[in-house]
Amino acid sequence: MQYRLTAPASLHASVQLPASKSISNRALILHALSGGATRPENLSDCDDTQVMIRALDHMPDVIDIHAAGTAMRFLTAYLCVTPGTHVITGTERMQQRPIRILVDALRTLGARIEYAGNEGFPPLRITGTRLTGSEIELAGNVSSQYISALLMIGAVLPAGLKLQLTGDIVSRPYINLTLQLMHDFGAQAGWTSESSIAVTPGGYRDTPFRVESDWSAASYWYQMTALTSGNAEVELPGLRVHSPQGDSRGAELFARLGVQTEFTPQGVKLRKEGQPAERLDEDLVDIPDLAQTFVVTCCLLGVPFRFTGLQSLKIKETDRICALITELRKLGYTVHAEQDSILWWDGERCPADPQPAIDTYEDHRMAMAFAPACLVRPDIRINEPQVVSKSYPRYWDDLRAAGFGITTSPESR
Ligand SMILES: O=C(O)C1=C[C@@H](OP(=O)(O)O)[C@@H](O)[C@H](O)C1
Ligand SMILES: C=C(OP(=O)(O)O)C(=O)O
Repeated sequence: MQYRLTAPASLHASVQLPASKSISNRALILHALSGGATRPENLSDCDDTQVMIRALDHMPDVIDIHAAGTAMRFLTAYLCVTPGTHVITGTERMQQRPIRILVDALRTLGARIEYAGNEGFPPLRITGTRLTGSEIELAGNVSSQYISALLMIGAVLPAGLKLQLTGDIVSRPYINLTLQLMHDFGAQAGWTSESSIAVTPGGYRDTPFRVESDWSAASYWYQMTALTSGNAEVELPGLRVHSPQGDSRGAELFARLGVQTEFTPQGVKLRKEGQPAERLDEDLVDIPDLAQTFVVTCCLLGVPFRFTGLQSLKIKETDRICALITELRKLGYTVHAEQDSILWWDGERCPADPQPAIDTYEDHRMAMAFAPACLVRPDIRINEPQVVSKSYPRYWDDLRAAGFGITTSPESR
């Protein structure tokens, strides 16, 4: 399928964003480990959370988590402490996303895990057992999801857990989000140094919990506000000012691109105000999911940039470094990569496709970050637009309600 997009002349919208998938998927694991009856409220309706709910509710012999990185990593640890034998698998891409660091760490604790396909990658065959280990060292520079997965089971291990992280830690706010939720569910855990974390044994308590709106999803509305040439005012109820979500930092970066955030009792209000900065140089290691939003926005605003800390982008839903460079070329922007962890643009242009059709590579964020480009460049097409359901199933409905024209083109390319 392919969508053809047209933009409204000005942007006035109030959008109920999806609930955070990162918080939903943590709350579901912690709820399951608490053994309680009070299910978390306002869980996301996105694919990544739905696969988690199905797995935990039914615990089939073969658990298919499709494309959900959090579900793969969090359930792998969860199954190690849960009675029974299960195979956990996912999409073809998921079977290329590395998991050895987590498997090695769990095996050190005493877990029974075998690779059911290729060494180092899902699918995995896991038999739950009593884990007696309590201290491990693991790399912190590949994916924070391995660390979050270990921390969450740490509180139900007989001796708790001590983690020593090596290398430069990526996605640290997601580790802090895990610690915050563990605390909300009654556990004690925290940093003991810049690179070590301790979890006290004692388990979780049954806790009423409500999931807040998703700051990563909010970034596309910031982007639309920044790119509108007319007036723009967007309300996003349900976002919290002091959010534990690291991606709330997007608000501060967008202020430098001419979008002001007003925090209200209901959520936030965005307004286009002031001029974008002359250039943007930023380390995005704490907010990798916003990389696509900022790279596309800066190109379309004509703001040169250098974004570092992108080393985790190659192992996400697609190789996001390659995907960004390839698709921005179709819009006439020549973006460069360095050392697989930096993207930079000095304003260089190339001939654009006359009717650019953006490929999405089974990556929701490629579709969501490129759609706002229609505000600057009419006649953008998005291939396989349904990918957005991974984190934001109503994305296109929300765009329609905000005045965007979305028609289905018969051709797929
Ligand atoms: O823990 C989480 O909820 C997430 C952690 C991040 O992954 P990495 O730690 O692999 O960078 C992020 O990209 C992902 O969308 C969600
Ligand atoms: C990287 C992402 O998800 P995950 O790693 O959980 O599949 C994302 O949502 O951008």
